[in-house]
Amino acid sequence: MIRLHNVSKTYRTDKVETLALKDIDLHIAKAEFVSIMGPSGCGKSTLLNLIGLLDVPGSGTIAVGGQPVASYQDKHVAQLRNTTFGFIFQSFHLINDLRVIDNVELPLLYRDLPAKRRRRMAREALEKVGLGARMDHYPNQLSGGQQQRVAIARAIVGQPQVLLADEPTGNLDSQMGREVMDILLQLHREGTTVVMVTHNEHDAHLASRIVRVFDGQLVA
Ligand SMILES: Nc1ncnc2c1ncn2[C@@H]1O[C@H](COP(=O)(O)OP(=O)(O)OP(=O)(O)O)[C@@H](O)[C@H]1O
Repeated sequence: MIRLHNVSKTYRTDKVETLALKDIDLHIAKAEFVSIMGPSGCGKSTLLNLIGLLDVPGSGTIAVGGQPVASYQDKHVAQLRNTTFGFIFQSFHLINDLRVIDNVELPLLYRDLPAKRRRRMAREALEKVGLGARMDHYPNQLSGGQQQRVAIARAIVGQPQVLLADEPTGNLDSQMGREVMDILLQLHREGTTVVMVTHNEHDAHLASRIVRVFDGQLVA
């Protein structure tokens, strides 16, 4: 489904060059649940951003569904990203001035869908994460765990094949973290491919495979 071949990434600022990833070979199969682990600064978020086409490698190739991403025009990369991936972040990234339902509907605004259909899809995504009764609340009226569930609803509303989660339980206590992991596991059981960066060994072992990164390289 997603294949990285010989991928390296260097960040350059005026004075400093950081080799964030070096010669990464990684295949993520359809319907896998992969955890990415490793010490702070080893390149996990960089790897997740490359997998999700949020960034481009310095060298090497990334292919989605067998097609090298570099062969697409920019607008088609954006389209591929929006239809293939849903993103979840440690700090939720919800818009506090928008109601929960409007936050969830946001990714659909870029698609040519009737308003009623968009609203129905957003409602169904919220029901799926157990927040059907909270649609008209604002994010800051919800607990951290509930806010992350809204973020998951926003990530799945466009029915992506792949869910990318960057430390999704990092800001949550253990009970709320468990609720979020239960939802990710349920989505995986239903056929969604999940790639999750985590520092939590327990969460990582809920996945079908753990990929370990050290100093920008994969370790066996
Ligand atoms: N935009 C950037 N500009 C310059 N350097 C960067 C940038 N983003 C990341 N880096 C550097 O690249 C390396 C890898 O960073 P990355 O965020 O991928 O690590 P990480 O494993 O996700 O870390 P953490 O667990 O602390 O979130 C680090 O040395 C970081 O300082």
